Amino acid sequence: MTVDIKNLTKKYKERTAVDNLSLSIEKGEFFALLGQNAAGKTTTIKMLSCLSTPTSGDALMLEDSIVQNPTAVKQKINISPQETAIAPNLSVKENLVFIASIYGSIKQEAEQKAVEMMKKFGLLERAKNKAKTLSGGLQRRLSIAMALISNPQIIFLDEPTLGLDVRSRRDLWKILLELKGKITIVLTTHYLEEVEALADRVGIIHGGKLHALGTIDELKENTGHSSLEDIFLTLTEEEI
Ligand SMILES: Nc1ncnc2c1ncn2[C@@H]1O[C@H](COP(=O)(O)OP(=O)(O)OP(=O)(O)O)[C@@H](O)[C@H]1O
Repeated sequence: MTVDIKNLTKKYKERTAVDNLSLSIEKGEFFALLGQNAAGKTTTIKMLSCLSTPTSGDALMLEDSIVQNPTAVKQKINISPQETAIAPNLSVKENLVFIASIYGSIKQEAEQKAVEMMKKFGLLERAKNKAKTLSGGLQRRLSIAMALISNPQIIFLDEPTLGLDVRSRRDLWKILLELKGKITIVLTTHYLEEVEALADRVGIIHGGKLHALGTIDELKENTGHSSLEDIFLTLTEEEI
């Protein structure tokens, strides 16, 4: 098991953002955590990537606990957060070199890795441009490239296509599909079509609680609904 989440809970005063979440993710799986605004997706991802401490519960990342051994966990994972992680006044290449250096690469190696990433992510032409001059789609690509440059075994992508236009979203999907199977990916989204296009398995989260877990086919079978949209709407229905 690559990710093993056990009764993970986060409370902010009286509000429970994540409520007793338990689920496991296999090596190389592309897992989507699907939920509407305020469902608890970002809070979950922040705990799993050791940016926030759980109120209770735990998660093992390749056997290391996020509570007991966050330093070991941080060496195996990386995150492309919702709020942009890039330095706006550094160039595309400088951003990548900076992160590679933080993760221990010497200058020449960091430069080499940066070029490799820029090639992979179609950013080579923009190498010298300040990151703040890139479009939203390219900034998000850079953020993902920065998360991958440390060679993590697990990557967390928090709403990677939020606010992107249709073409930028499709371009990013292509990149993510190329990563599929090579690394364990945990992505959060509220876009149903994103889950259908990318994910091996999905967890539907609502009010901090996991409401369903499985492949889209399994969810259809279990709920008797023929579309993910119907499944989602039924499982996240509020009492009026
Ligand atoms: N630092 C915080 N202090 C207090 N409440 C918080 C904090 N962070 C999140 N919350 C609350 O926890 C709940 C879950 O928020 P979270 O950001 O995890 O949701 P989300 O599913 O990522 O939503 P979105 O799609 O809008 O990003 C929300 O009710 C939110 O207001």
